[in-house]
Amino acid sequence: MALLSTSVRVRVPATSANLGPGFDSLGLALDRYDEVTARVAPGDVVVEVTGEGAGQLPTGDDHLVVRAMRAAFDALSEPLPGLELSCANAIPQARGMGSSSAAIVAGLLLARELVVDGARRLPDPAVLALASALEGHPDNVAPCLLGGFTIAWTENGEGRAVRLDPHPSIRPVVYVPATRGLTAEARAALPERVPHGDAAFNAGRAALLVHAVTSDPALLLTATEDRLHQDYRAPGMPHTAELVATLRAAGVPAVVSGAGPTVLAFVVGDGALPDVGDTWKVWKLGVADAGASIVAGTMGHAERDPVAAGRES
Ligand SMILES: Nc1ncnc2c1ncn2[C@@H]1O[C@H](COP(=O)(O)OP(=O)(O)OP(=O)(O)O)[C@@H](O)[C@H]1O
Ligand SMILES: N[C@@H](CCO)C(=O)O
Repeated sequence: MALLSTSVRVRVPATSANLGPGFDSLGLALDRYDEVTARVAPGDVVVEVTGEGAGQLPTGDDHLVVRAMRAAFDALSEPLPGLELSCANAIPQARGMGSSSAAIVAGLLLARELVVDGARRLPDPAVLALASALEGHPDNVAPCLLGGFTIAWTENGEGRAVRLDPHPSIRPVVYVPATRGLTAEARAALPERVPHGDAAFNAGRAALLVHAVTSDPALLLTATEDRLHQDYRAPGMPHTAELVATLRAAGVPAVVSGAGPTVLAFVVGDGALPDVGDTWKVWKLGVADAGASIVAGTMGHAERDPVAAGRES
């Protein structure tokens, strides 16, 4: 049994995946955060949730942060200790803002920090690969870990990613509905096969989107066009599809955020947004440059370096 820290706190950002044509690959970190504190304690695992999901999320072994912690302890060949977990959540669940990836990344980083054994410390690429495996795809966990704008892919079964800086004039805005939508259900709406022309269309738009996000935001409206997932999912989220169409008709680059039903719009500079009524919470968020970070621990490190920021994993 390795020596354990007694308490660690991690801060993990919301994320938006796909960004239109970059299905399962492109993602953006948003400056809205969950904060999770883990304390090693005798007895079972006990979870307290405040904020988003309070009274709804599980409070024991089946909580997603705990499941991720168990996966990391397994990877280190260590038993999961008794734990008190406090989750202060600001990321709404099942809305397309990367809540599950944030929970997974939080769990993996908490476990990594709790095990005080430098020789066996999980390296950053292993954390990304494990997080991608738990989530099923790497496009949300990558920006959650690395911050900024990420391109993620799977190679030999392992999630990999590179981080890029988005253009400073880009300001993400999310329109969050009251209704929830599970990623698993949205993925079930996708066809097994797509026309070759649509695949070629998306390849071009996704490549253009990397240029638009990093260097030329004027191209964002064209670069965010998609033919691989949004139309197939529209019948399951008609209000989302309608809002995306309304914003795009007004010249605002708008897409389904992740698997929805939240809508992500890109405002460039002082660009204005049309009034869309009061059924949506409208959050003007910055890009989270740094990604997940350890904000406190028993080792006395008050504010440590962001995890893996700026590196390839
Ligand atoms: N902070 C959390 N704590 C515990 N479980 C969570 C947390 N966030 C998400 N989950 C689990 O993940 C589920 C939502 O995951 P899902 O992938 O469907 O949505 P999302 O991650 O919010 O959206 P997207 O992947 O489209 O960005 C919740 O119903 C819950 O079971
Ligand atoms: N790429 C994923 C993101 C949501 O987890 C999807 O659209 O299903």
